[in-house]
Amino acid sequence: MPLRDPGLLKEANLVGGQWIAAGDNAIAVTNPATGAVLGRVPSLGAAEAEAAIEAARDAQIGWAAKTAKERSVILRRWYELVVENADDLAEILTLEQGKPLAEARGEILYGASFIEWFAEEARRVYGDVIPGHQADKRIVVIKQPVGVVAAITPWNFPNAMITRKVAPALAAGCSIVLKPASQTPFSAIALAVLAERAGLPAGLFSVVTGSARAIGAVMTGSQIVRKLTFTGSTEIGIELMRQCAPTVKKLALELGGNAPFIVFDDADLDAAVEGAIISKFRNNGQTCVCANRLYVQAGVYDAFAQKLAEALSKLKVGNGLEESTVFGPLIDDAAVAKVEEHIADAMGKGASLVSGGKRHALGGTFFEPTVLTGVTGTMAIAREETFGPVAPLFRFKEDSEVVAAANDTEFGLASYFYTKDLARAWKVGEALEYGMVGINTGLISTAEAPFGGVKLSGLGREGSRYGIEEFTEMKYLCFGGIA
Ligand SMILES: NC(=O)c1ccc[n+]([C@@H]2O[C@H](COP(=O)([O-])OP(=O)(O)OC[C@H]3O[C@@H](n4cnc5c(N)ncnc54)[C@H](O)[C@@H]3O)[C@@H](O)[C@H]2O)c1
Ligand SMILES: O=C[C@H](O)CS(=O)(=O)O
Repeated sequence: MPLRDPGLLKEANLVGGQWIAAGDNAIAVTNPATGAVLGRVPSLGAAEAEAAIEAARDAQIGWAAKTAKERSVILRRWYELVVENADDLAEILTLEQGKPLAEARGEILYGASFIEWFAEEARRVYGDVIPGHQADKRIVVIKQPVGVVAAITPWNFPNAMITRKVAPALAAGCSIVLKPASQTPFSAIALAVLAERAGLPAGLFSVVTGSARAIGAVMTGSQIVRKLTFTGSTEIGIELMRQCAPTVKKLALELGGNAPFIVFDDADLDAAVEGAIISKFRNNGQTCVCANRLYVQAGVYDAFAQKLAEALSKLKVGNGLEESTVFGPLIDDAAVAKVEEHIADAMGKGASLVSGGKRHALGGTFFEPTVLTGVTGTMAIAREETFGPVAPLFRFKEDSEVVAAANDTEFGLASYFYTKDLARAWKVGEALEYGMVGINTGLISTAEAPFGGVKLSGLGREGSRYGIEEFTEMKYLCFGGIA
């Protein structure tokens, strides 16, 4: 359907306050549901990344000098514009990423909530006055913006993963240069269009599409960039961390996951099935906090497997623009190959197929939602992030056994469990080695809460009152001679 505001689908980058149109060697952006080319974005590189960083440095001085209220007012206007244009932004997102329109609109409002939240948090960056250590000394701690920030984001949430970084950076008085995923750049560019309309001063927020390696190398190697915030795979996160070491940047890494989803005998089974569908199959399983391993206690294992398969059989696979679609396409052929590899490996090692298991009749990158039983820890699906619509069910008997199994991974992002026992909820919640724990819910992501993980799932937190602290530096002032 035609956009209400066609100007939001812009085939250009915003670099240091100047729009650069896609040239001859532009990057084609395709619709994963149809393969059709939606448009083209510039294929930029080191020179433009450097220009954006220098413009960010210059613009940040004036921006940090504004009052927190002045920054807050512009962020609030940006939030209002994103909400006012949510339908267009959702359509652009579905066209380039594939998720159903309803989910895309949900992401737009979720992404907007970070702008709203940090428009408020901008005015609550507090310091300290500490009792002096000597009679003539006074100790004060102030918080100042980090300065120029570089951000690199993934394709699976092309709006919210950006606002979750850009909003707190701007709120804290920083400037930011963003390299979005080449698969989904239009959502990022549309956010820049609206930020400009909101009155954000030129140079504060640049979007640079093109060679990830070349742009990333400039971002990580630049002395001007004082923080890198990355959301993506653990493999790339480690590489970027390595590249940042020589300039000792602040780092935020939101990386891969391998979430356990535990159903105890005493769980409300219908609620657990509903939670499993949200947690496992949101964005067609292409979410860092998706349940990747489903552990079901022996007493309810068969009933849960049957209920889950029955519930999935009623949900539609299709083009995200079609009203009743619940599962869109996977992002690309490599994603389909990963899913097929995990299913084949599991079944080759003894797992059983309850439902799905193969490419959907629609062809392309559509895949049938799949349930496997008899899954064990020796299978690849237990150790690797599937990032697709496969629910592997593991059977367990004792609490201690499942906690040990759940923690037996190098990842530590999200985890979930269902029980009615309060003491068990406390004990298991404390024992799980993850940054986030959902208890009797499969959906935990919200601007109010600190999002992030431990171990190979990353560093730092996004959202919540902690999220803005990540974009500040602490300075200690010691006043002497106060006799
Ligand atoms: N923890 C979180 O909040 C979170 C959120 C979303 C996705 N993820 C993770 O991201 C992964 C899927 O996203 P993806 O496939 O886009 O990840 P990816 O790591 O392949 O790419 C992420 C971003 O990094 C860029 N990139 C790739 N190689 C680079 C390099 N050498 N230098 C600089 N930039 C480079 C890409 O262009 C993209 O913009 C999954 O592992 C998922 O778990 C984590
Ligand atoms: O892919 C993981 C993102 O963080 C999505 S969400 O924040 O869980 O919605």
